[in-house]
Amino acid sequence: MIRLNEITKTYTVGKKAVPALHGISLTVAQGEIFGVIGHSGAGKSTLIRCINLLERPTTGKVHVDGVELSALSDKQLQEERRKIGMIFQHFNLLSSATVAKNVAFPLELAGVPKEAIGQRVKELLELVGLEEHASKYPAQLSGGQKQRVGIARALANNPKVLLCDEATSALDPQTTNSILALLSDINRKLGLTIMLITHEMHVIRTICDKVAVIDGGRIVEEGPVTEVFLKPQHATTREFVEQVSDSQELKEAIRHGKASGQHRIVRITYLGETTYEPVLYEVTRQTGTPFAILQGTISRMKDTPYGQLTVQFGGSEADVARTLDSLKDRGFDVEVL
Ligand SMILES: Nc1ncnc2c1ncn2[C@@H]1O[C@H](COP(=O)(O)OP(=O)(O)OP(=O)(O)O)[C@@H](O)[C@H]1O
Repeated sequence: MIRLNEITKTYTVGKKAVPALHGISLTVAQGEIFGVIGHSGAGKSTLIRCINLLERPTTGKVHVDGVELSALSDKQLQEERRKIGMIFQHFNLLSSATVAKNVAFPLELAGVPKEAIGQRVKELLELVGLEEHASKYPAQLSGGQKQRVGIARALANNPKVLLCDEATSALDPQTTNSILALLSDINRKLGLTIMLITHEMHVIRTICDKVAVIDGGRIVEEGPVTEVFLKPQHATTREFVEQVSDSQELKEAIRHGKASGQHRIVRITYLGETTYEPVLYEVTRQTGTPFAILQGTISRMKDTPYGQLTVQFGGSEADVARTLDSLKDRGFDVEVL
């Protein structure tokens, strides 16, 4: 649905060239929620704005829904942009217009007949749960409600793609979760492809199918969230994963385990429904290996449950080896720390 081919972007500030993107290629499939995560200045905003050509790439090609946007005239581009909705960190609503007027605005621009606009606005406000607030002004709404107006407005012309530029960064954690749930719901109901940028791993973990990590204008790691999250390869990715893990507590547990003279500390990763099964109990009962749990987490990545247990084994070397083999045979990821 979205295909970026070797995108570069260099800004010119006075006589100085400021390179922001260095040859980014990525593909987002239809119906997917794809997240790009990076620190401040990594190039996230530039990248997402290159997709609808709010920012023209210096070189490279942008395809959305099979059309090469980077090859279109301004007039053709205006037409194609209707397929792409966008929401923003600071909502970008018209403060002098009511909620209903804000949502009606892109429909008026697209030349939708007046009679049809009222009905469509009603549908959109119902979709985002704001039907009671149609005649309020943005200043009378909470941040979460403002973003709901932004979402309704972005969906007005039935886009195929929704771009989210740090859409939850100005919201508190609870409101963030309610907006993420709404985006997830819209993705399922409408089959909408969503690309978002964020600096929060929580956002990626909660709703994304795939993630790309951007650092210094380059993608340094990319893949399904389950893989990247559980086996981060790049140092920047590890930093982001640490945002949502108990790594401090874990380090403390490992230090404690090693200090006690035992080095058989192992991290076992569970993915999917096995997360809830008593696997460790079953395996250690067979091999007769005693263990102590140093740390454990059970959570979800989008719809997939996962767990990580850090365990210190006792018993003989041979018993521990048999236990690890048995866990691996059952498909668990086992890492000796
Ligand atoms: N309009 C501009 N003119 C000149 N340089 C720019 C412009 N916009 C961004 N840059 C520079 O391009 C680089 C990438 O910026 P960008 O805003 O894309 O990063 P970001 O990851 O979105 O950061 P943040 O999370 O802080 O918004 C930075 O070095 C930034 O200073």
